[in-house]
Amino acid sequence: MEATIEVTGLRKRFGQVTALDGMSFTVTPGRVTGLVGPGGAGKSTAMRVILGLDVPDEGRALVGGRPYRALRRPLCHVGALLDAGALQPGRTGRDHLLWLARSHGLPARRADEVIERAGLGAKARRRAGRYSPAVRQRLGLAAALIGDPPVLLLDEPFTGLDAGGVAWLRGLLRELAGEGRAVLVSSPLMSELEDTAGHVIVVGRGAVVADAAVAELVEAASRGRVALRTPAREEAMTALAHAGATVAVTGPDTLTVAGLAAERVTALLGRRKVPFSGVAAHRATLEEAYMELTRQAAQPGAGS
Ligand SMILES: Nc1ncnc2c1ncn2[C@@H]1O[C@H](COP(=O)(O)OP(=O)(O)OP(=O)(O)O)[C@@H](O)[C@H]1O
Repeated sequence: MEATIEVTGLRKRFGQVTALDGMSFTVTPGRVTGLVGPGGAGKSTAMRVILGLDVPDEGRALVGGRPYRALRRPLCHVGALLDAGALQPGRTGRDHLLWLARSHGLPARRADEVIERAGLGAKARRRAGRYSPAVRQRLGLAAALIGDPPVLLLDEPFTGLDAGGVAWLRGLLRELAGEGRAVLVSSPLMSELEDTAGHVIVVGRGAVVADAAVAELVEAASRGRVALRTPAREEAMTALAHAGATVAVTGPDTLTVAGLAAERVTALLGRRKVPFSGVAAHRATLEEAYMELTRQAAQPGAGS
């Protein structure tokens, strides 16, 4: 099966709420794709539609060229982590995985293989009702991997993990993509996906705001901005704002200037005798790129 997810023109309303407003994107194999957006942007609904759990009012979602509901042995095509809380409390994690394996005609050894891969260890033999959120998350990942699927959909998989767990999961996601799988990971925080996702789909109000390589987003957010270091921050801000620049404070003696080229910034400050010790091209962080995109999307009329 082809390792792709294709979402085309999805629309979904829940009463008065528009959860999906014409969302379209494609997830390709061999890389981690982030699905990022603020709470309520439609990330979970999009994932639920892809998995056939919600029916869209319009549009369609295909996994490997087929609707999810048309897949036989779906766990062998798509692994999903949606709600890691949905477990039978009296059953051990390993029993849960054995049951999943059996339901798909998979050998019992798959349960032990994914226990190993998800780093569950001895905890897999304890009752799931006693699991911490982090262990539940690992069991959810193990379940997603049981059918060795070429496509993975993980809804906020970093939730509940400590710093060590986050680092471990980032490594695992990169590994899974490196094996040629299509890996879609949702998150409300761009920072969680830094160094993990090569590509991000930014969503806001049920639609795609940006769909680009991480490097491109950072590049676009950096363009035309100047980082300035000055001991006279207030004076510099006044002079630059007078000249029409937009100035943001980034530290006790640092500013980011938009709307004026570096040469004009130095000339202007020189003329006004405002001291400064450095002017350089500003390098945006991925978080800044994201904030800018979601700010634009939140403005009335944006994107229409
Ligand atoms: N079953 C439902 N019934 C009513 N409203 C719903 C339902 N599912 C989602 N919504 C609404 O649809 C919108 C999109 O929700 P969704 O959960 O897809 O967003 P999200 O981007 O995943 O956000 P979060 O990170 O908070 O989960 C929200 O306004 C939400 O309240």
